[in-house]
Amino acid sequence: MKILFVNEIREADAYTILHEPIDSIDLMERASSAFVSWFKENYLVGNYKVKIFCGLGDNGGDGLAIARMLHPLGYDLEVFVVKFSKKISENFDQNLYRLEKQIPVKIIDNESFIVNFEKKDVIIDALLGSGLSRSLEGLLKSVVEKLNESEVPIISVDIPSGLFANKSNNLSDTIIKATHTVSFQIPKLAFMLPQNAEFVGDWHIVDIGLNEDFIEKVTAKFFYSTPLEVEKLIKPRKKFSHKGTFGHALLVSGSYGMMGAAILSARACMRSGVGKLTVHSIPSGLAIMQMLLPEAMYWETASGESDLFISTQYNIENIANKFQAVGIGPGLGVNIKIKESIEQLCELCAELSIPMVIDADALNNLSMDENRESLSKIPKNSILTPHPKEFQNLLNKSWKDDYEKLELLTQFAVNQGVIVCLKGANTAIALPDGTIHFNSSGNAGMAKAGSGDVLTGMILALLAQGYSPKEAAILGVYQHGLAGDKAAQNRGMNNMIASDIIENIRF
Ligand SMILES: NC(=O)C1=CN([C@@H]2O[C@H](COP(=O)(O)OP(=O)(O)OC[C@H]3O[C@@H](n4cnc5c(N)ncnc54)[C@H](OP(=O)(O)O)[C@@H]3O)[C@@H](O)[C@H]2O)[C@@H](O)CC1
Ligand SMILES: Nc1ncnc2c1ncn2[C@@H]1O[C@H](COP(=O)(O)OP(=O)(O)O)[C@@H](O)[C@H]1O
Ligand SMILES: [K+]
Repeated sequence: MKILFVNEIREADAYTILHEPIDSIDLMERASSAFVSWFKENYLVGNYKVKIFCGLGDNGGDGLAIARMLHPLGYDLEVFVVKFSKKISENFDQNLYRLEKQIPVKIIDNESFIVNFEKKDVIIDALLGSGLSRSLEGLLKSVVEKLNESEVPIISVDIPSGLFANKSNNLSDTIIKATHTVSFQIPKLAFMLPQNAEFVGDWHIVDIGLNEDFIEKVTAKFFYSTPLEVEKLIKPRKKFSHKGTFGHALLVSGSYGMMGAAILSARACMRSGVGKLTVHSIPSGLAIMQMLLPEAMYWETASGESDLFISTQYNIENIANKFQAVGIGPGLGVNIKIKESIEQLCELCAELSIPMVIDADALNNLSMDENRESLSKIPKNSILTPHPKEFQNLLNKSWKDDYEKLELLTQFAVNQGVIVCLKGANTAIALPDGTIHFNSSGNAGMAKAGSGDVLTGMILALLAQGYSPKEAAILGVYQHGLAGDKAAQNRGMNNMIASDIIENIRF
């Protein structure tokens, strides 16, 4: 699903009105009705007193139309219009006229207004939408402050009032802190970013029938991977297939005291459809791996230092025509000799065009040099799976806000010619073509040691099966989050562990 910028959403709006038998006021009617359908399911009539706060633009118009639709359903309603300007939109004006025939509207036109909130209240925020042009001040600011202090749930129409849809707010800005945001058809970039979580709350998309041809034609930079889109990527297992059909993966992982990472990664790999898996790790890991995961084969490192992961065994004979994909990183440790092993494997994979997924300590090793020269060893189209700290290490710098982080992420993926999965809630997958795909699955129960190791194994399995790096990244990240969601359902977010994610992998 495309994430469009405000000007593009406005164009989609205009295009729909021009090319379909629908007026602007009726499109607003559709949007409001879609909001009402969501609202009546989630805030049952009779249980709540609804206070709707409307601005003077089309977002305010939505608020008035929503009020008109909720009233006949039996909701206990109070409608406030905040007169912060002389300018009103036509749709607002028309909806005010329609509503006032039905119920009275209260005007807030100065900062000394008083609204008393009760426990049963729910606020609908229709003050400002995507037309926000500057930070809130004066009357609007003080209304938003009062709503935020009310301690009752706030449901924002389209976007929390005061939040910019596709650029950063100032830290001092006053913005509605919504419990839920019900947005029209197209998710906003702001919803994907950690810095806005406290304002957006849980967000939901409702369809309002904007013209699909128009949306199809827009060249988007940002995407939100919906379950339907991602599930289409899954390749069915053919009846006459055999283990060779599904590839042989090489996982380079683990060291003394960190064999757990290798086991999590290896088990996740085997649970994600791969034909065969070989784990390359230290000699003392052999017994552990063979006991805990008998399905995997084991290839010992042969350096004198048996506790450190140091391998000098990479050569064409060992790798070519044997492995279809290589995963490297979980639990390797950081050390100059480990780095050399990693570089050697990277160079060989580049030469042999074997796809790679590179994670954790492999990334930390490759970030070791002051000038980051090791990064040039990473084969083109590799998948890198850093968490934010590892990404900072790769860049050797930080960012001032999440928008700058996205810019740096795009630049890195384009300049290095790699795929970067920047992990976290809504993992951002940056492709070498300059696009970013946000993931839609996963939960905070996954914020625990070992979750990332599981992801590496899953992506490795997909690469070995012949999924393209783009497909492997998008599908792997999504299925990992989905397994995490099922684990959270079964065990609870506090109680689940990374192994529970593996037990719930199913696709
Ligand atoms: N296609 C769709 O998705 C559909 C969208 N629809 C709805 O339309 C909404 C967008 O409507 P909108 O363009 O009228 O914008 P909205 O935010 O209501 O008001 C803008 C006004 O506020 C003013 N203003 C701005 N910032 C200000 C500030 N800080 N302080 C004071 N004033 C400020 C601004 O003034 P100006 O910047 O010109 O000075 C302008 O007058 C959208 O979010 C959705 O709810 C649906 O109805 C139908 C389909
Ligand atoms: N709040 C969250 N919501 C959704 N997913 C999360 C959240 N926190 C972490 N995750 C996921 O869990 C994984 C954690 O990976 P990582 O930080 O590398 O852990 P580790 O290295 O300990 O295995 C990532 O895939 C990340 O997207
Ligand atoms: K709003």
